[in-house]
Amino acid sequence: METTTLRAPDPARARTTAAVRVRDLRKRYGTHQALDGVELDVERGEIFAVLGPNGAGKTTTVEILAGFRSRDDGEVSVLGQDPATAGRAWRAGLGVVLQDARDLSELTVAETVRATARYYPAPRDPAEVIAAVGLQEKAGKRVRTLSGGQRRRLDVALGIVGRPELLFLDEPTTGFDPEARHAFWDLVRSLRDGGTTVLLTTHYLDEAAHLADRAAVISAGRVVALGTPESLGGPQARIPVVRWVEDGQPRSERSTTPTALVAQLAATAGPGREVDGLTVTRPSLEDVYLDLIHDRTEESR
Ligand SMILES: Nc1ncnc2c1ncn2[C@@H]1O[C@H](COP(=O)(O)OP(=O)(O)OP(=O)(O)O)[C@@H](O)[C@H]1O
Repeated sequence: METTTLRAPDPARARTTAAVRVRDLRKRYGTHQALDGVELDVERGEIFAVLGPNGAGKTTTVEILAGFRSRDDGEVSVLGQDPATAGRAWRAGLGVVLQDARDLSELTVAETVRATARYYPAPRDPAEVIAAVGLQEKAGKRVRTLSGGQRRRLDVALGIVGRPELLFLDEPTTGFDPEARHAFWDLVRSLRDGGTTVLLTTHYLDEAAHLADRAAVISAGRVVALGTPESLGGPQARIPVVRWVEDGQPRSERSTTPTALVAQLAATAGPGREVDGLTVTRPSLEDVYLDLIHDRTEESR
């Protein structure tokens, strides 16, 4: 997949306000409170990841922001307008890649991208977009013959061909092999470097860690953590954990001075003897995330 920077959206449209502003967003499906007061801001020009377990409310949030779903309550501003009432010009500034698979089309990849480009006032060159998502070899092939991962890349091509100021990607790399995922990350970075704001949902913690400037963790319809991937959960969450086995029992201790603790354990074990089962780990984003989700689940019990 090529990683050349795609040209920026029309700079005349760039404003200094946040690209997305959400306050106390609520949505209920029957008796189920899917969104229970979501708050977030996405700054222009950043890649913002929304993380959360199945059913947390990520897709509902994205669909409300993209104007595809109504909300019950709360304030939402996307590119300065309310998605519930914004018109066609507003929509032309958005690129939306949702989870639903598209129809298995008899059109070719190139025909599909060209047809979509015609809906937009200032589209990107379809051939350039096809190359950017790594589908040049497939340009003349019918869409129904593509693999799942290739079809997902076509979805992304259709999402960016209109030169959006703001791109929504709902679980964009599900079904990608590792190489395609890395190439896709390069593509998203190049879009950001070209001035596009990107809001993506993902289940992949490494995707958020590699790609996102900032991330929010949503659990049970609320934002439970927000920040850069390195700072999520706060400094306490990143304190190293020393684990060892003592009298046959697993022991663990969080310590800001793990070297001193290990030295103490070594002294207790005696000269030349190993401390049983000794490991020192600095919690990864995944560990922090699982703690956040777990804490939240415990709270709601
Ligand atoms: N149209 C609907 N009717 C009823 N319930 C719905 C509807 N859409 C979503 N829900 C419920 O609302 C909750 C949030 O769903 P949503 O799809 O937003 O979660 P998600 O975080 O995107 O999950 P996933 O990671 O599985 O895609 C879930 O409990 C889901 O079952």
